[in-house]
Amino acid sequence: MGDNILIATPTNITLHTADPAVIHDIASRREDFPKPLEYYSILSMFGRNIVTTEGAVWRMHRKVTSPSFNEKNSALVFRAAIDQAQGMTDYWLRTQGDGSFKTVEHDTMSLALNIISYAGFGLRLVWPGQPLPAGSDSSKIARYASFDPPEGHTLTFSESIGGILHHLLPLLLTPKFVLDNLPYQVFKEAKEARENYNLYMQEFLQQKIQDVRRGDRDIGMDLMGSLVATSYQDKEAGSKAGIQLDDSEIIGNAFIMFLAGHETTANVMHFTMLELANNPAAQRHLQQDVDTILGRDTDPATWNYEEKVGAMQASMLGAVMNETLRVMPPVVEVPKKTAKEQTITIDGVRHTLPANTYLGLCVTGCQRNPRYWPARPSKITSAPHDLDDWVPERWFRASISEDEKSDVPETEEFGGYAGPDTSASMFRPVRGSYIPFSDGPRSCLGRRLAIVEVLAALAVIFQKYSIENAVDDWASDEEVARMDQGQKDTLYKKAVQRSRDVIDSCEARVTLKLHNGQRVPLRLVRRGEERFVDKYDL
Ligand code: HEM
Repeated sequence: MGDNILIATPTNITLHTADPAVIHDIASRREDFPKPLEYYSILSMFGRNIVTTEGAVWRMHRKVTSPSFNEKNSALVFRAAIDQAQGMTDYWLRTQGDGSFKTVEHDTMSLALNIISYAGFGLRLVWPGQPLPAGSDSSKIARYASFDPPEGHTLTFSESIGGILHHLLPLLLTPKFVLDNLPYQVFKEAKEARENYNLYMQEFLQQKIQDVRRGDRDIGMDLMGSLVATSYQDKEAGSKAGIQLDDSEIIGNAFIMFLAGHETTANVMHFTMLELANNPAAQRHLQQDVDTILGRDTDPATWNYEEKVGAMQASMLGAVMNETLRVMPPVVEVPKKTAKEQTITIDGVRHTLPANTYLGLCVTGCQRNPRYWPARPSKITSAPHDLDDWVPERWFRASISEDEKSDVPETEEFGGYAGPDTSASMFRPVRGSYIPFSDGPRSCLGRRLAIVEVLAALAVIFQKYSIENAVDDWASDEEVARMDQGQKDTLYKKAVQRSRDVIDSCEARVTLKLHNGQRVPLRLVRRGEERFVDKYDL
């Protein structure tokens, strides 16, 4: 039907676009095409924030939060991701025994939550069985890292955030009075998560106000500290010109940073691991690159962010991350609207959009658009192109045109990381055709953190281990041990097909992920002890 689809109904008009030029134009004209804030009400649950505001209010939120998103803090995220990925692999080895684990989605969520909690808020969360790092602030650990709810709470901090994410839709769609009073289990859980999280955040805010008054700063980004400092110092100095967020806006921004910095990044790690298990050749290529760039026997604690991150991003580590963001972007459509009549140009022809037209920038559509992405016939299906398949090797193909490729994002004046999202030495997509982090001034503030986090976590996991699909549902370890290569290949193909079917069932509910208890069982094996991915190939 083409790259631009206009749906006109008696009540509204919506333009869905997978056209890179149109996407880039709309995303760049922030004031002409604001966000439809009514779509974002769920994200204001705890207070207005950087994601759910527009105009001058948004600028104020962006101004307070963006200074923390700098390269010094990216280095801190790199360290935290290494530490946490080691905690996660140790945890998998302990819990899987000789079998498999089915918790990769849950565990990548914990991994991402632990990283943003530490780098963003100074809260050091650990894996069951992982020792607390020396010098951790014990009072904070007790409240936020505890595996049992602390006094005054019925859920742990992780459970309360997890509960909110899990019940986002009931929390959005059900009026508070109904949700709080009807005896359904799902409502009870949603209410419990909301109340616990709110209480944690109120306590955290009060603690931060005291810290700021004493002049204490937390490690790294200290997002809550920065929000409190700008607001309270201004308030106390009686400044009228300064930035004044109220308490609910401070808590609202903290919520958004936990949410945005958590589920999106976790989904990318989750799907990347599933795809690496399905694509043994890519997994082996990735491990070779890790060996070359970081060394097979080095201690990840010694990896230096500034020295290594560029090469990591230009290697198969960067390619697998980019490819997951292309085929399985956590945010599948970025909504915008016209506040008043606007003109756009499609293939050289000008068109007028009336006021209140809704616009959907189709992330999946433009990222799989054969007009803008070089493609080869699919090896997996009978499709003439491989753009629906996860093929990380495409990031090593030549760019379409030097003139058209995307440049650095145009976000400098709004703070945050100003470099490109993909390595300059790789395939550079046409501007507007690769927008997992959106585009223009309202693009993702945390994209550099997300990229660094995924690169570091994958490097830690695949330096020492391989990930295979579990085959326990069809054959025992003894039976596999007796199989020849042909039988093993047939068995593994079955497991890959199951994984692909499960991945295909993913749905976008806030972010794109598996639902309804769907999961793919995996097995973590030490390198050299693989049963399938060392030989098997497509
Ligand atoms: C792979 C991971 C991530 C993806 C795919 C992603 C994607 C996006 C997208 C598509 C938007 C625009 C949303 C819209 O217009 O409705 C956005 C905005 C945002 N993201 Fe991310 N994000 C990721 C990670 C993060 C992280 C780690 C953080 C922070 C710790 C973060 C913080 C934000 C913020 C604050 C905004 C709002 C920016 C503004 O409106 O000024 N994101 N992100």
